[in-house]
Amino acid sequence: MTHDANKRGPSAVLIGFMGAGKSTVGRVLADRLGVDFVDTDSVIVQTTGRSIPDIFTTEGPQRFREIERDVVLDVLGSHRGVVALGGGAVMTPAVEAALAGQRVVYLRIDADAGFARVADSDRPLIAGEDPAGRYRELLAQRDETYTRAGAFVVDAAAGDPGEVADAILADLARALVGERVAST
Ligand SMILES: Nc1ncnc2c1ncn2[C@@H]1O[C@H](COP(=O)(O)OP(=O)(O)OP(=O)(O)O)[C@@H](O)[C@H]1O
Ligand SMILES: O=C(O)C1=C[C@@H](O)[C@@H](O)[C@H](O)C1
Ligand SMILES: [Mg+2]
Repeated sequence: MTHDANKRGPSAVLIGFMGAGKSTVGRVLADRLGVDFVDTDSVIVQTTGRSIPDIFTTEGPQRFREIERDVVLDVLGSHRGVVALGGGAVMTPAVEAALAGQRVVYLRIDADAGFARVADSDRPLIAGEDPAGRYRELLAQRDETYTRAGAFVVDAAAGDPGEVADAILADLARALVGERVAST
């Protein structure tokens, strides 16, 4: 999906799988751009007053996706800074549709590197048996959607979070130059 230079929306929206670094890199990117940062997982926690694992356990994954959809659509419609989405948000069709034309950055990570980053964390979708296998399987299921939704694809393991943020900035700058050339 390419982005539409005339469409209003966030400066950048980061998507990708758990551990890609959307939350970590997004904050750095926002600092460098001098804009606010919003992480939709954090908004869900703030607005519900509950942790994400708690919502998954007590309400189930489907209800989590509904809450997530409403939060994401609200943030995309109102926030002009950098947005980090939860790893599964794009799998909701209404979210993918809302991302059309936005500056969407797919932070791509491979299964070994990504799992190593989240193995000791509290991610409900990889809780239980064979978390590494589950991680690999889910990533394989989602890669096509992430790729389709992303106007830019950036290697999430290209360096430390600052270096990944710089790679995103370089892509955004190149696109900006391309837009200016196209409009002259
Ligand atoms: N470029 C990087 N190099 C090394 N470690 C990183 C990098 N980016 C993120 N990390 C680390 O990986 C872990 C996961 O990062 P983060 O929480 O930002 O991922 P996420 O994409 O937001 O995941 P989720 O979809 O679960 O919200 C954190 O411990 C973070 O410090
Ligand atoms: O990849 C996913 O489906 C998820 C990623 C996290 O950001 C959280 O939104 C939650 O743990 C689900
Ligand atoms: Mg995150």
